[in-house]
This record gives sequence, C-alpha cells and structure tokens, in this order.
Amino acid sequence: MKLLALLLRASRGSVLVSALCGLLSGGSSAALIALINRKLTGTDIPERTLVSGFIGLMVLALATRIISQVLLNGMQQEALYTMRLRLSRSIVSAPLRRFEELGAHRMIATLTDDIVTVSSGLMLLPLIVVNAAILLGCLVWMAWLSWKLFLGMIVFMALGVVSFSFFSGLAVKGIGEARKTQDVLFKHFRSLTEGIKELKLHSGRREVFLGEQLAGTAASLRRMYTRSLNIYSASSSWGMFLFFVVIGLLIFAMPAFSTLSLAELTGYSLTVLYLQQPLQTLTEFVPFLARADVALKKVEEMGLSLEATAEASQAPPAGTAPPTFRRLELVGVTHSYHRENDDGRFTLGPINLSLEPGELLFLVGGNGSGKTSLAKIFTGLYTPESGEVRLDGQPVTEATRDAYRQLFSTVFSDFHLFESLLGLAPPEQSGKVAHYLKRLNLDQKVRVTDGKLSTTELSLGQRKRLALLASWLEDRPIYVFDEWAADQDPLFKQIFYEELLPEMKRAGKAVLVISHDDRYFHVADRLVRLDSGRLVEPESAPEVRHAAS
Ligand SMILES: Nc1ncnc2c1ncn2[C@@H]1O[C@H](COP(=O)(O)OP(=O)(O)OP(=O)(O)O)[C@@H](O)[C@H]1O
Repeated sequence: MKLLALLLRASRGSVLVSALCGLLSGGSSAALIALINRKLTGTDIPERTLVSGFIGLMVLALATRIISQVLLNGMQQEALYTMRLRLSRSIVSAPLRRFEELGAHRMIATLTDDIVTVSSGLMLLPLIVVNAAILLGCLVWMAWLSWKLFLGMIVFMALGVVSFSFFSGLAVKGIGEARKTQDVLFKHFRSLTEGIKELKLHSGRREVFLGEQLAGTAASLRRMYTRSLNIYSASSSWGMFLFFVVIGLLIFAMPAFSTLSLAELTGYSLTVLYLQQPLQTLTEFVPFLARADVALKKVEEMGLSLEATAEASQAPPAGTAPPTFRRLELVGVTHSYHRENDDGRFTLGPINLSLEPGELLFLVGGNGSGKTSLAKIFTGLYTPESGEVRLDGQPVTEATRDAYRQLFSTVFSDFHLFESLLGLAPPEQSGKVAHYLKRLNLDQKVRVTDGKLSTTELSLGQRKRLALLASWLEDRPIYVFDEWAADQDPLFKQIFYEELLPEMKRAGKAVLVISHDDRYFHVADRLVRLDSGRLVEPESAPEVRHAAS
C-alpha cells in the first residue's frame, strides 16, 4: 500500500518500532480476552495471578498503544511536511510551460484536497495496526483453543476477505474515476471565485454556470462517490453477515458434530464476538484508505510529472550581486503552443532580436500577436523550441537558464503582488523604499514595515505601482514591463514613459517595454513590431515619432 510506503520512506526504524508496539498492544488486548475467558469459564489459575495478569496486560496494552500512536503521529506529520515542500519545490522547478499545461486548478486540488485526504488516511494507520494486531492475537488464541474450529473460522474469513476484496476493487476504481472529476470541480471553483462579479451581474450566466456546469460536475461526483461508498457498505455488511453465520454455526451446529465442551464453545463464541469490533473498524476504514491511496497516487504523479521535466539549472546563491551583461541576442528563436483537442496552433518566430545595456526597446503589435510569449522567451521563462538565446555571445543552456533569469526584473500584465517584499527591503534600504513610495505617489497609502506591505488591497493601477517598487528594489540589469502603463492614469502614464523609463536608461538599465501607447512610442530607442508571431521590419524611432506626432 502506497501510504505505508510513504511512512517507511519517512523513517523505517520508527515504523517498525511503532508496528511492534501496535502488535504488542493488540496482542495484549487479545490476551486480556483470553484471560477473561479463562476466568468466566473456570480455571485452576490462582485468583491473584489472574488479577495481576489482568492489570499488567491492561497497562501494557495502554502503554504500547500510546507509544505506537505517538510515533506514527510524528511520522505522518513529517511525511506530510516533506510532501508539501517537495511538491511546492517541484512546481517552482518545473518549466513554466509545463505548469501552464497542467493548469493551476489541478495543482491547487493536489496541494490542498489530496494532501488533506492523504493526511486523514495516515491518521487511520495507527488504529489499523492496533486492530489488526487484536485480530491476529484473537486468531492465535482461537487456534490454541481448538485448531479444528480455527480452520473452519479461517475458511469463512477467507471467503469474507475474497468477496470484500472483489467488491472493494470495484469501489476503488470508482474512487479513481471520481478523483478525475474532482479536478474539473476545482476548475469550476476557480471560475466561481475569479468570476464572482460577472456571475453576480448576470443572472442568466450565473444560472447556467451554477445550475448546469458546477451542479453537473458536483452531481457526477456525488453519484460516483455514493456508488463506491454503497459498494463498500454492502461488502462490509456482507462481512458482518458471514460473521453471524460463524457464530450461528458455532452455537447451533458445532455441538451436534463435535465433542467440544461448553466451556470451549463459550470461550470461542466470546472471542468471535469480541472480534467483531476490530473487524468492523478495519472494514470501515478501507474506503478512507482507498481514497487516501488514490490521493497519494495523484500527489506522486503530479510530483513525478513535474520532477521529470524539472529544470536542471541552479541560480547563484541569493544575495549575490545580480549578473551584468553586454549584449543579449535572440537568434532564430521559435515557440508554439500545442493544445489537446484544438486545431488552432500559434507559432512565434523565427525571431532575431538584440538588447544592450542602456537601451529602451519597445515591443508593439496587435492583441495575440505574441508579445508576451516573446517576453517569456526573452526572460528565460520559456525555452525556445529552436534557435538560441545568447548572452554575451554564449548560448543560454539548460544548465545556465536559472542564472540567466536572474538578470531580469519584470512586471507582467498578470503579475502577482506578494504581501511582503521577500527580503528585498532590509532595514538599511528603508530610506530607498520611502523614496520610491513617494515617487510612486503611494506614500500616503502604503507603509513597509519589516519588509511587509501594510496593505495590498489597492486599485489595480496602485498595485501595479507596488509591483514596480519591487522591481526597482530588485535592481536588475534588464527590466521587462508588459503593458505596465495600461492601468495608469494619464498623468502617471506620462511620468512612466517620460521620466521613469529615461531614468532607468540613464542608470544603464536595458528595458523591454510592451506597449499599446502609441503616444509614447517616440521614447523608444528602437521599436519592433510583431504581427501574428512574426517580427515585421523594425521601424526606426524617428519615423515612429513622426507618425505619432
Ligand atoms: N498559455 C497559453 N496556452 C496556449 N496558447 C496560448 C497561451 N498564451 C498565449 N497563447 C496563444 O498565443 C498567442 C499569443 O499570445 P500572447 O499572449 O503572446 O499575445 P500578446 O501579443 O501578448 O497579446 P495581448 O496584446 O493581447 O496581451 C495567442 O493568440 C494565444 O492563442
């Protein structure tokens, strides 16, 4: 079972000690039953020995149960911790394109739902060990009481296990199918939270979304899980039925066929009855374990699929000065998007383009012409399918790509604003941060304390200014702004194009600006235009200035 393998990976030694304690605990419980049995059916063992044996076994069962559970609790939390971190690292290490293809909704489903399901499954393991040990101990006791009855009992148990496994196999298949549908449900949840305004404003769309799409998927999930759980319930009830058949046979049929004493039969029946509780617990846990197993498989598949494509390169250690450059070139680079079940295919390139320190390069073109995709190749977020990215004449390779990315500071149009500046604003930089906030006209709105932003609940334009602040603090040699000014008011738009960009240029920064603001194209040193993924003849800045005026 995958769950057990997960724990074994966390600590083989602790699993063994814990399993041993669990076995001892279960064994002591079974021995208690044997002792009670003896006492009830009459024995020549002295009363004192029985009482001290009873107390000793009780304490042993308690202590070993606690040790077993405490050890397993520690291990399961350790395993979860490792799993969460490993998966998060795999997500960051996977190529951006792989991440986009898998889809954020799937990763959220795995990081949250699957990991919680695995966690619940792991919590059951200590109880399973203890109950399995009780079962085992009772079986040993029953074999000792009468091996003939024991053989009969084993036949019934085998029948129970085979039929239960058959049915639970069907149910596990159903749970696997349901898990796939759960990904679709998470996609709908994402649309629900991100499209809340659109849904609120249009009752017709809301009803189609909630009543058909979301409800349809939720109903499929309900049907699949109910079916699986019903199969489990039926097979577990069938197990209980077999159980009573055994008791019936013991009480009514056995006396007719065997010479067993009443005391032996009573002892046997008592043990069989006691067995009901651990058996029931074990069968009831199976669906949860099956679900946890499916979830763990999903976590591992996601991890493996991300790790299989993980980038091998390593960035220089954090805190080292950002690298410098003399010339960056794209030589014949191409990129295309393939989508399953979609004939439409967008191809970018081949593109030849260069950038040098102190240069303001504007990248313009219609919607969907490939500007953002090109910026992703430029910054090393996408690997070109063909052609090369060259830094100071040297091709950027798999091994150097992460280090190459450290040249850039970007604000993409779907930027993310972290709540803290993540180490970008140590106390000695506080004067600089205050200066930038004032420059961005945010000093009345936002404070930065211990690197943490007082708020990110701001207008889109203001949030973009904060993203620019982070970018300034990164102080990298190359800046990329993807339609940064699109959400700024006219005054700040002008400040951006006519003050901030020229300042960056004077500071020796190379800046790639993706823009639709033709009023400001004259600011560019060079302007290149993309049309359906192809660079059209670069226009010179003076011509553009003429066209814009
Ligand atoms: N994640 C993606 N998966 C598949 N196809 C994509 C993806 N992103 C973009 N595309 C395709 O690539 C084409 C270029 O997209 P891109 O975002 O690079 O254009 P753009 O020039 O930046 O557009 P805009 O001005 O609207 O921002 C689009 O037409 C789209 O079909």
